[in-house]
Amino acid sequence: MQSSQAVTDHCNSSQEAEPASADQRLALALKELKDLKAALNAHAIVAVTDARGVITQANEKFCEVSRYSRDELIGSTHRIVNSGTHPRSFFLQLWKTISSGQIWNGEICNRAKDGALYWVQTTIVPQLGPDGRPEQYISIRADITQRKRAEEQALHLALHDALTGLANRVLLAEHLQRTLASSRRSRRHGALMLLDLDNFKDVNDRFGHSQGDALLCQIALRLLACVRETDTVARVGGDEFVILLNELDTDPAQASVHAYAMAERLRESLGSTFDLGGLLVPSTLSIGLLLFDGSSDGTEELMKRADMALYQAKERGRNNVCVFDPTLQASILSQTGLIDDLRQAIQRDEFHLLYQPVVSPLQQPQDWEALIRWQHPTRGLLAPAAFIKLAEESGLILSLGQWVLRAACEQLTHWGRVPATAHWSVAVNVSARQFLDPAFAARVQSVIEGSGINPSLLRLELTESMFLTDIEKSILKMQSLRALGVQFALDDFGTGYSSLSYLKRLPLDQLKVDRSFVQGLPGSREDAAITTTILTLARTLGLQVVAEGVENKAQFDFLLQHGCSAFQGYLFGKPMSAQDAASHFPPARQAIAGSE
Ligand SMILES: Nc1nc2c(ncn2[C@@H]2O[C@@H]3COP(=O)(O)O[C@H]4[C@@H](O)[C@H](n5cnc6c(=O)[nH]c(N)nc65)O[C@@H]4COP(=O)(O)O[C@H]3[C@H]2O)c(=O)[nH]1
Repeated sequence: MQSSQAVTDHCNSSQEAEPASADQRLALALKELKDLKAALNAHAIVAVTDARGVITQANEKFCEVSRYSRDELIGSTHRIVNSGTHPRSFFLQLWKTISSGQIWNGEICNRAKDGALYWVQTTIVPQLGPDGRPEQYISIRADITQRKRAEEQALHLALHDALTGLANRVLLAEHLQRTLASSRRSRRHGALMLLDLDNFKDVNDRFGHSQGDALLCQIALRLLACVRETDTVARVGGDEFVILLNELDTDPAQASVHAYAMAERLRESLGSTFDLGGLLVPSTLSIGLLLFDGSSDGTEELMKRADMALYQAKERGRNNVCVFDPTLQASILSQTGLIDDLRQAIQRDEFHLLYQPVVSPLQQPQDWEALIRWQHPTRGLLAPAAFIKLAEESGLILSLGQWVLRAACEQLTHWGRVPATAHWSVAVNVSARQFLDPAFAARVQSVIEGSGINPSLLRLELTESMFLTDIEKSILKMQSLRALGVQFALDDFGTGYSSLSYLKRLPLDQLKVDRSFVQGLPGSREDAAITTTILTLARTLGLQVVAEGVENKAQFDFLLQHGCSAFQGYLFGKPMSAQDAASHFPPARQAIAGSE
């Protein structure tokens, strides 16, 4: 509620504010107008033009923003600041509005005397004469250049990759749509290329993400240098780039020649090493190439097909270009079918393990490597090469790997019941996806506990690439299992980074020399040097060495001579069933092996 005193005060002040005479009222009104004008001038660009658009008044702000002097502005029309950004129809519409006596509102991009562009939010108010026709126009403009820049930046960010500045997936889809439409009109073919760096993950893992980013930026520049300005280069994923070539040729054969030549140029351009602040990094590229014309299916289908071609290129090994063709589609679809089959195969009990002996210098088995096989209902017996990669990519390796562990531990339990085989241990291959799973150690432990085996008879085979992501975590994981007694082997040694720094830190028991080095023994000087170096290194680190893929006596003799203590290969036995394992090495010999 208002108090009586407050009401009295209000009345008094109202009486004081009321000017005594008309002169005073006029003076007050003029002062208010002056203040308003000053405020307007401080904030806005104000100009007055005559009915023809010739500037008759220009305020200080207009001069300041346009960088023209008042003398230069007065007598000119607004064409003096025309930036050429807007089409003629834009100004025709503007004039149509104001000359009919209506107010026009809108955003205009102008050019200052020094060439810089500036944006103004503009209101043009016609002042009508006694005949109702405009006599002059007052335009009030607010400088919105900063807002416009922010908007442009936001738009740019929404359509471009923040790291490289290349088009992103959204802009690529837009360009692809446009290219398809123009191809429909011109009948010229276009080409879509999906590019994937073969070794990007390694660069990131070995040298860190900032170097990985630097590599991506350099790659973006090289790609841009290869294409025409009208083509599109986009980055659509970590190390995935897309190139869209348009208006190639009406003749499909000619168009594919152009596209293929471009793919080769890209491969060549990326083939030379990248200099990352003194660090010389090589890089190779796999390319999936697809030719299309206006009659082709939608953008999504095109991307899918180019992706299939890329998949095929990567399958063929590094540094390949693969052109999409419909048979490829069939083969990929059959792979997809295989994934579906893989999903059901565990429940249908279609997998089994074979065991390959790892023998001592006296050729007695001391250890068995479990190797998986899939008895596919229609495709027959499949080796791991046909499905392990698919299982990894689809994530099914987690349940498959668990099955392998369980089956291998069951086998250990069987062998443990027979004295002659009770000392046999089993090595199980672990895939990267399995090992990197946070629950890996717990999963292994639960299988060991469930089967009741002696954990020191279980050896897990890991590969070098697994330690590139986070060595500290890997060590902890291995240590927790090693505390139970589980052993670890490093498989395919020599084919990865073979970094001594991590080799020293990992809790390993065994190194397995990759088959590719053993193959060349004893003839190849290089292979001999690598193998003997690994043997010496392992001895220094207190690790056992297993030579893989020993196929003949000369290889065996060489390895034996150089101090190798364990051997695996067809010379001693191919992968075989558990029953065959026991009969292949009958108890009498096993007893000798046990007494070694
Ligand atoms: N030419 C030749 N080959 C020999 C010789 N000795 C052994 N091999 C083959 O070399 C592979 C050795 O296994 P790996 O290097 O661990 O390589 C394995 C391993 O990386 C993977 N793998 C096998 N079983 C499993 C599994 O249960 N889980 C996972 N994650 N991977 C597995 O599949 C790869 C291939 O297995 P397999 O086809 O069984 O092929 C086996 C074996 O049959 C030889 O003297 N000459």
